Amino acid sequence: MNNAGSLPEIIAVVPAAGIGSRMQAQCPKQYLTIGHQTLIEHAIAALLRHPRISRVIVAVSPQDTHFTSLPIAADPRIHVVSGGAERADSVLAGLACAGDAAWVLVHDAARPCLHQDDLARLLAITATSEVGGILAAPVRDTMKRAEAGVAAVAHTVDRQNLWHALTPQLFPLALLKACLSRALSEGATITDEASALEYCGYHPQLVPGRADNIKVTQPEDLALAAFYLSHFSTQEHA
Ligand SMILES: Nc1ccn([C@@H]2O[C@H](COP(=O)(O)OP(=O)(O)OP(=O)(O)O)[C@@H](O)[C@H]2O)c(=O)n1
Ligand SMILES: C[C@](O)(CO)[C@H](O)COP(=O)(O)O
Repeated sequence: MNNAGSLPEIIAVVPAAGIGSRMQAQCPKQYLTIGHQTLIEHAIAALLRHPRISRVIVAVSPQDTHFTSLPIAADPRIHVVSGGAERADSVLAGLACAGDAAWVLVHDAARPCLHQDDLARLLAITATSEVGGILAAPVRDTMKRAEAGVAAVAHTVDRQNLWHALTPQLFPLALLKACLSRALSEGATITDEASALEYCGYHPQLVPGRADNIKVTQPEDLALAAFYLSHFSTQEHA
């Protein structure tokens, strides 16, 4: 199935140049496996399953020796670039190779559990939004704030209207490039693409997403992601 030209094609950027230090694994966490595929292969495959995603630009570490040996690396829709010191630098490196696409989607290599319904719901905002948006999940736990370096509760944070930012995040390519470049040049702390737009005064849309779209970050997350993937219906693995 292809996009049939009915809606603007979308370029995806997958930041995959991290070392996964919190995972404490023998290799960068994006190359840990669930079933017969690495986390990054699960993440990319979920993107390529959607007909509007025409290309995937993967930003890997300049020292990466894993990606090119993966079967998915042979897919002609995939292009590899060198990532940077921080996630935002890797994303910017990917954007530099996105050509003149109208829209760009950014998805963490460490999020293997992206559901097609969530992806479709996010992509639909290109018809109504000029700013873009992100998949996000409402906070469900009571949230506590601590003073720096003190393992004690300072106060409870109101969780009303509090969301977990997930990925994919979807923005007009020109807008994201401009906001990310400005934010980084002005020394802003940017941990996701939306925060670069917020820094420049924009308000990206929040698209409610599944809480099982987790980022594999700590050792216990791998088994949880494997459990979630084992419960995806067959069409998710087509
Ligand atoms: N310089 C970096 C740092 C991170 N990432 C990517 O950004 C995503 C989310 O980042 P995170 O979960 O923090 O991954 P790591 O930085 O690898 O993890 P850690 O902080 O535990 O080292 C991951 O796919 C990671 O590979 C990247 O492309 N370039
Ligand atoms: C982009 C992200 O996954 C949204 O929650 C998150 O900000 C990545 O943060 P990390 O520190 O790079 O894990």
